[in-house]
Amino acid sequence: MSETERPGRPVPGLVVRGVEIFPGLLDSAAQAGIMAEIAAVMSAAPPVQPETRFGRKMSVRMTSAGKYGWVSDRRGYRYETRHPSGVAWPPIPAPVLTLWHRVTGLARAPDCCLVNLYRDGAKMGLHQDRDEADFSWPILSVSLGDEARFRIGDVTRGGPTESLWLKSGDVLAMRGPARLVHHGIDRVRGGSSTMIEGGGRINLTLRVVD
Ligand SMILES: O=C(O)CCC(=O)C(=O)O
Ligand SMILES: [Fe+2]
Repeated sequence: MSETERPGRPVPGLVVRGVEIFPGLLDSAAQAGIMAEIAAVMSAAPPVQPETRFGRKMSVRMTSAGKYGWVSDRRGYRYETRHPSGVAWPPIPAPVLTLWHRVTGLARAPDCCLVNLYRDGAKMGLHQDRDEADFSWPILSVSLGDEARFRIGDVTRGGPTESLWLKSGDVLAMRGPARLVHHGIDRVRGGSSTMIEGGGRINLTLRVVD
């Protein structure tokens, strides 16, 4: 049986520039369950506002769960096995892993769950996720909390882009020919959800790093 025929695997509600979107895949109970686990991750490994190589603070706060976490500082960006404070990253919560296996149909687990916290006008410029060793593994993204305008471009720099609003409970997959599309968050609609204590948006991206 091919991967796409795997029973129980959800069918994308829409596909934008090759990116598979599953609107509302997580109901509010599932969102709350994942959010409680991510709150525990954030207290064990508090989100930090990373600096770029050029000394500019990113507006997003980040932490991770899993074997690897994605970090950025004056030495550049990369995956690390520890939080900048020196503590190991907490394990990826079980319901997040379950979601990965259900949507991707893969037996292999991700080894990084990057947690992005958007508050106070935070956004993320167009970029590719290309610090992983093997681009044949998908990236799965989960949106929680406030709505966000997600922009999707091309595999190459420049070129046309399209955008859509992601809501709490939406899931998307970048895989196959869309694994390396440029993407980013133009803006977050502050106060559009009460899912997150203290407000804002949380995005999880699940990655196979090595
Ligand atoms: O917040 C999002 O929806 C996207 C996050 C993202 O692209 C990333 O962490 O690489
Ligand atoms: Fe990304």
